[in-house]
Amino acid sequence: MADYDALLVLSFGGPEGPDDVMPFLENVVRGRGVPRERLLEVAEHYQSFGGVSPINAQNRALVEALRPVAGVPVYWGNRNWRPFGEDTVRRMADDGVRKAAVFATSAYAGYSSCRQYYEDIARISFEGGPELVKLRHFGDHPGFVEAMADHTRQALERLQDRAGQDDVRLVFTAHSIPVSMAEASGPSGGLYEAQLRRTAELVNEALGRTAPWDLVWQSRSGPPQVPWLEPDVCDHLRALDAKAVALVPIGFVSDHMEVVYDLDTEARQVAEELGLPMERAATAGIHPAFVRMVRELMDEPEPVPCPLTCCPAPRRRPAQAPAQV
Ligand SMILES: CC1=C(CCC(=O)O)c2cc3nc(cc4[nH]c(cc5[nH]c(cc1n2)c(C)c5CCC(=O)O)c(CCC(=O)O)c4C)C(CCC(=O)O)=C3C
Ligand SMILES: [Fe+2]
Repeated sequence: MADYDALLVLSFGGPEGPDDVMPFLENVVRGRGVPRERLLEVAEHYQSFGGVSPINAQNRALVEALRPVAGVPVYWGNRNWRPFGEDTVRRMADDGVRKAAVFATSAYAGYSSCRQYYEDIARISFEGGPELVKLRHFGDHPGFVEAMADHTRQALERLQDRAGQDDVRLVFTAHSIPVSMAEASGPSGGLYEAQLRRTAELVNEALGRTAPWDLVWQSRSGPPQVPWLEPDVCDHLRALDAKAVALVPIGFVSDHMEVVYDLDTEARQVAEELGLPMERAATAGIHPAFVRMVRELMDEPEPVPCPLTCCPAPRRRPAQAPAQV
């Protein structure tokens, strides 16, 4: 067991009011070649929620849920918005923290989901400050699987007046990423998708289901000429010949903007157009099994960091890609 004297929840961050939206988005996409039009479109998603992402309230709730089980003080910091990780780590140093476990709110391999959190840790660490130890990927952890299985069962119950259990297709979703990023994930490639498939299998097993299911993608970003993982969830719902669907967002740990907008607004609208009964399972959130999982990860032997060759950063693109001719 490692000798942590604190736990740091390291997350994405999100805006907390209309004026935060554009500066937040600029932090997210700095140097990543996301077209301006996409940014303005996503800004509208946030503005339709009063400029407030649900993610910060969810992280505050997770921190509160973790306090009684972590056994050490719990801190929270973000990559893209206040409280910024760098400020939190300075506060940890002032409090005398020497070695903290870092729980990144992202379960899988990949540049955005894993490597970028190592980069954050390197950026916010400083000489004489606390040592920061990133906990492992957890998509296959029984605590995460139990939380997702419970929430899927609840979605199936909400569907029961409209569809028999066996008529409901489970459609698992995760954030799309560029195909090149997916191929480069993990020490020997393809790990992002492989881990997601494994989690979907484990959730099916926990529910005792043997029916066919799908893994599809959502929230595509980037310039249109760059291939991202497909199919998109909305296209999939249109193509799928199902009597009813339960959407299961295993790619995320809380009901943040990608979930409440891209699934509960966009995908919901597609299902309504199709007359397709559909329910979305809640993400892990503060399910007790998920909260307990964090403590169990802290009690494991100190994890070996991912090799530096794993999940490399994508080639940086200019902020405004030159027009195609
Ligand atoms: C794999 C993955 C996760 C899951 C793992 C994890 O959780 O870490 C994730 C989570 C999240 N992504 C989020 C928000 C955004 N992601 C963007 C853009 C991008 N995401 C990417 C990937 C992922 N993203 C990628 C490859 C890009 C392209 C630009 C780049 O290479 O970085 C953009 C820019 C606008 C757009 O184009 O969408 C925004 C605003 C929020 C916060 C939501 C809230 O505020 O509630 C969360 C939790
Ligand atoms: Fe994202």
